Amino acid sequence: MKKSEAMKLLKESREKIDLIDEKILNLISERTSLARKIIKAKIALNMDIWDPAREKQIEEKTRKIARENKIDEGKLIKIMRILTELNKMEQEQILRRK
Ligand SMILES: O=C(O)C(=O)C[C@]1(C(=O)O)C=C[C@@H](O)C=C1
Repeated sequence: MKKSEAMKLLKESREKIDLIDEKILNLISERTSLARKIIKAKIALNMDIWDPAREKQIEEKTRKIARENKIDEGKLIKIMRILTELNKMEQEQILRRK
C-alpha cells in the first residue's frame, strides 16, 4: 500500500470511528434513560433492582452476537456488564432519593 493511500485510509477510518463512538454514546444515554423509567415500574411492582434472569438473557444474546461477528465474547460481555451496572447504579440513586 502506498503511503498516501495508507494515510487516507487511516483518516477516513478514524472519521468513521468518531461517528460510531458518538452513536454508541448516545445509545448508552438512551439505554440509561430507560433504566430511570424501569425503576418506577419496579417500585410499583415491588421488584428488586437486580434481575439475574434478565441479565442472563442479555448475556446469552451478547454471546450469540459476539460469535456471529467473531468478536471476543468475554470482552463484549464485560461491556454489557458495565452497561447493566450503570443502570443499576442509576436505579439505586433514584431509590435512595425517594
Ligand atoms: O430490565 C431491567 O429490569 C433493568 O432494570 C435493566 C437492566 C439492564 O441494564 O439491562 C438492569 C438491571 C437488571 O438487573 C436487569 C437489566
